[in-house]
Amino acid sequence: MDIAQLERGIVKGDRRALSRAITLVESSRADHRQLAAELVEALKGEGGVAREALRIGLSGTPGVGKSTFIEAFGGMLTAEGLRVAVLAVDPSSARSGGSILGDKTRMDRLSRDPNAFIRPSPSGAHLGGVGRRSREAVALCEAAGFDVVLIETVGVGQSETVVAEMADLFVLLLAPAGGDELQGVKRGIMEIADIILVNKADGDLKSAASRTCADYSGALRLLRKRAQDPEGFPKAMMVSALEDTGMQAAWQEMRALADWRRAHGHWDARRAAQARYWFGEEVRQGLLAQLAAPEARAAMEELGAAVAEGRTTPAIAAQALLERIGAQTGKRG
Ligand SMILES: Nc1nc2c(ncn2[C@@H]2O[C@H](COP(=O)(O)OP(=O)(O)OP(=O)(O)O)[C@@H](O)[C@H]2O)c(=O)[nH]1
Repeated sequence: MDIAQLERGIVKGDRRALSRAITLVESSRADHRQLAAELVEALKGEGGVAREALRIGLSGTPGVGKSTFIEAFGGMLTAEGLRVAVLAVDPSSARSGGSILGDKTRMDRLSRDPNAFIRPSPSGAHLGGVGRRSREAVALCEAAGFDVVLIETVGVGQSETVVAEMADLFVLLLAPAGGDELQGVKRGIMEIADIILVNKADGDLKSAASRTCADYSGALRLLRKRAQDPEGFPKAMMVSALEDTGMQAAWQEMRALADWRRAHGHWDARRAAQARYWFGEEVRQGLLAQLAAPEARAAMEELGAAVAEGRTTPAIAAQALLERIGAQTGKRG
């Protein structure tokens, strides 16, 4: 594998090089991980200046219309001459052979658009692994000169938090609710959302969408004001991905928010905090990997038995284990 060649290809915008590089960062082989880390490092700040895309996290429960939305929204952006990458983060990998976007026919037009690049979720990994790989894939797309990187995740479990840690903006897609209930959207997700888009605001669903939008606007007003938000944010809006309405308005709000954050220092601060988060995550993943090594597993077994038989205590045994695998314990640190 020639890293320098891959690097040149990516910077030139060669899609095949980008695809191959993403495959490399998705690999869990130790030698691949090393090469991937080198590649991402090499691409960081080509010529001293890092290319920067607008990274938009997009979440929504199955059936809310994510694919339809991305098709309409992404198509609008490419029609404006922007280059758009779509990545998925799906730790459960339960659907369509292990990836949200595996079935590309769901984004038929966009997948054939020369200004768009669609990449399914890496399959068969736990959330920690998927998060890291996706973050590196985002960095590769940025280096390849995409203007917008959409990071899609299905609205279950913890994946929103992971996506929020790699996105500049977070958009939550909702469907019109039947009654006045707030669809059981967890408070934590409301708190990371910058823009809520109530989709399917068309036909018979229009008035329900309008009520849902008003409910969420009210709920968002009750949330604590965040320093990184200008007046009026976070906000709820209506769109119809099917009828392709509200897309321009949604894009305008996203850009307004991004511009404001750039102008007020929040953009850089957020990216810096995210870099710090991923550093911590790498350390945690590295320690977990050490625990999975055969010697560590054997020590775990041995010390576990000693604890079970009452020959030592859990705390003392844990210290002994950490010392054996060379991790810094509080005592030595
Ligand atoms: N009326 C209406 N239907 C929509 C709209 N957007 C999507 N749908 C329909 O909702 C269904 C689900 O849309 P998808 O785009 O596949 O939804 P998804 O969120 O990607 O679904 P998952 O793959 O299950 O996560 C399809 O039947 C769409 O045609 C919309 O704006 N209005």
